[in-house]
Amino acid sequence: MTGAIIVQANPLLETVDLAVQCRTASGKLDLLQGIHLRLEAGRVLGIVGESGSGKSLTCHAILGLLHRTQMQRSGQVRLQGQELTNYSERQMRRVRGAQIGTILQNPMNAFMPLHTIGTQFVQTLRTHDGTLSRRQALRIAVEGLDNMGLPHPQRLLRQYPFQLSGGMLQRIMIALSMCLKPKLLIADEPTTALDLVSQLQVLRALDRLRRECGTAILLVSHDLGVIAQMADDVAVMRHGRIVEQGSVHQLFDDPQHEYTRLLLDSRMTAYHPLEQEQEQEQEQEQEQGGRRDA
Ligand SMILES: Nc1ncnc2c1ncn2[C@@H]1O[C@H](COP(=O)(O)OP(=O)(O)OP(=O)(O)O)[C@@H](O)[C@H]1O
Repeated sequence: MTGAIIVQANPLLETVDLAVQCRTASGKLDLLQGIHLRLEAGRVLGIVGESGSGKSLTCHAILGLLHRTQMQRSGQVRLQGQELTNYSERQMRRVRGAQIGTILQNPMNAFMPLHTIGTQFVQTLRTHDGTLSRRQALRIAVEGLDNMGLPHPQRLLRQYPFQLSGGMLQRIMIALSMCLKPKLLIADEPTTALDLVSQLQVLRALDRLRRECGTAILLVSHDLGVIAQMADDVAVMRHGRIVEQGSVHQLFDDPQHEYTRLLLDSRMTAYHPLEQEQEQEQEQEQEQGGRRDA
């Protein structure tokens, strides 16, 4: 037996030489170039990089959600071997509903403010499966929220988005995804706007979605702690390109690219306001103690 590398013929998601150009008054501007990504079912691919490096744009290019007149996409995006770049907007809408789920940074944007959570949950379930009655969809919604460990599902379904916290809305979105069982979930900074406890709950929920439904997750985060905890593989982006890609262990233990090393170092020396505040308080106490002793 030789040490041959087995590469699956059709990964769940594959982008080949994906690129995005922006049309400006002075010509075309490259925003994304040469994006090659592979993601298998049930795995998590993290995308990290500084602000403006092209993480969100990569997600939008995959989802076919770029501004039509301003942006031009080239390259390939394949979902289970289907070439999505050939799809019409109507076909893409169906793919986004049934096969690709999305969770974005601000969950408030994912819900319509004037409808209750229940109305929106039921509507989405029924759009997905036209045979469901309202009553059946409601039962699935209650089970979905309960299954996600969300308290008082019946009451939650009667509430409006503004009555719930960001963490709660994010977990409701994931509960909905669990009912829809998308093949791929694109989660763009899903925990950024949340407090630490909600962050943990959301990450646990995503992990369950991956384990129990086999959903592959493309996880964008600027938080390397989140990526280390969740991802199997990582792509590091800078200036619209992938500078390094590999398994999470390889990337964290033995980064090859200077920029990846810089990102990891900046994490070690990151500014933590809370810690800084505590240090200042301790210093003040020590100073005061010193003066009293003198
Ligand atoms: N609609 C647009 N028109 C012109 N340029 C855009 C547009 N959207 C994004 N860009 C540019 O594309 C680049 C990548 O942006 P993108 O939002 O993907 O970055 P990001 O890595 O997700 O950053 P952040 O972490 O801050 O969200 C940036 O230089 C941004 O200014």
